[in-house]
Amino acid sequence: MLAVVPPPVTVRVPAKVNLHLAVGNLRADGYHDMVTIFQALSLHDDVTVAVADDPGVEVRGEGADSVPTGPENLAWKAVQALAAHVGRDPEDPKVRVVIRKNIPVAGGMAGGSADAAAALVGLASLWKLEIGRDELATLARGLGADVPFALYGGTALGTDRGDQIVPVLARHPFHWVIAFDKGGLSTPEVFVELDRLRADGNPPRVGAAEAVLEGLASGDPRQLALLLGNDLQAAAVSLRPNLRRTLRAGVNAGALAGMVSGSGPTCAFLCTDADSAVRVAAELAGAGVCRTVRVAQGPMPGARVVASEEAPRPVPPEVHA
Ligand SMILES: C[C@@](CO)(OP(=O)(O)O)[C@H](O)COP(=O)(O)OP(=O)(O)OC[C@H]1O[C@@H](n2ccc(N)nc2=O)[C@H](O)[C@@H]1O
Ligand SMILES: Nc1ncnc2c1ncn2[C@@H]1O[C@H](COP(=O)(O)OP(=O)(O)O)[C@@H](O)[C@H]1O
Repeated sequence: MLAVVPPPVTVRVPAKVNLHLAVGNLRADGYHDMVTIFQALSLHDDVTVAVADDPGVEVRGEGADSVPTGPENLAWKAVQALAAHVGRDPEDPKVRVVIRKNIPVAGGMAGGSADAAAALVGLASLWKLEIGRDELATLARGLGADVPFALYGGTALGTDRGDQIVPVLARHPFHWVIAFDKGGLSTPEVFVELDRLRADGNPPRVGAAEAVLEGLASGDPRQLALLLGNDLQAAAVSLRPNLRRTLRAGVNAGALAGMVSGSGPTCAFLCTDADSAVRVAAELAGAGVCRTVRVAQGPMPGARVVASEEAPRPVPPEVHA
């Protein structure tokens, strides 16, 4: 009898911005204590998993050239972790992963983590596993601090390494402009730079997360704009001084506030509404301070299987006259 091969599964997974990011002390495990508030945005990667005899990873789209396709790819690590967890052979999981990237690579928007979360959700569906989000989150935690949030999406508080996730009330959509920088920044290097700045002086520290939670609940972007903060910003700007110009240009273009997203170098600008975001994006793109500008809104759902009509279609071959 012929075995039935299940159809490929495509998962859409959002980028994140940290509305609040408080970094505590360096711990013995090499991580810093962290309190952060994540918001998932309408900037996403699509990850397709399929049963295949030629296992591996393919990456297309934004920054694809700088993403590893071997065992270091975070989505592949997720495949291996889930295979081991359910008693399949992690060295021969018979799965092919295709990642279509829109999230900037090494940009502080957790694109690699998003792909890992998407691979977990996609495989759970492909392999018809009885496995809940919380069990996937335990696996996700082993892959990286940002991976659990990408499973849940929405707006959430992250504590411990930023990987213990509790959903947060955010009643209204918020409108963002996202500025991609040229090239990425290494997350560990940004943390090392923050420790260096703290050893030498007193870089600014964000206030309490509670005020940001109230700002979110109010739904008023003007209130929230006053409360955004990121302890890693000083370190990212120290490594990439040009970000100062980008941050200034976004506010001059009419954004309510601008900040470095996570470890950077992407900058995120909160705007009054959708129309204002489009105007700010156009003016920022004209200012020539960054590589690419996008508008986005949040909160968005976490990694979710998309129906085949929504899944990206194969790119038709180029036609030359
Ligand atoms: C900083 C944040 C903010 O959301 O993300 P990005 O802005 O880079 O996307 C995250 O904490 C990054 O999460 P993720 O990228 O998954 O980090 P991991 O792979 O687990 O860790 C990479 C390295 O970052 C440092 N790290 C990360 C998290 C944390 N709480 N303390 C740390 O010191 C450590 O040096 C660690 O070895
Ligand atoms: N699927 C993936 N997508 C992007 N980067 C990946 C992936 N897998 C591994 N990486 C590596 O992880 C590094 C951090 O990537 P990313 O998650 O995009 O950035 P950040 O941690 O700043 O949010 C990249 O430099 C890349 O080498």
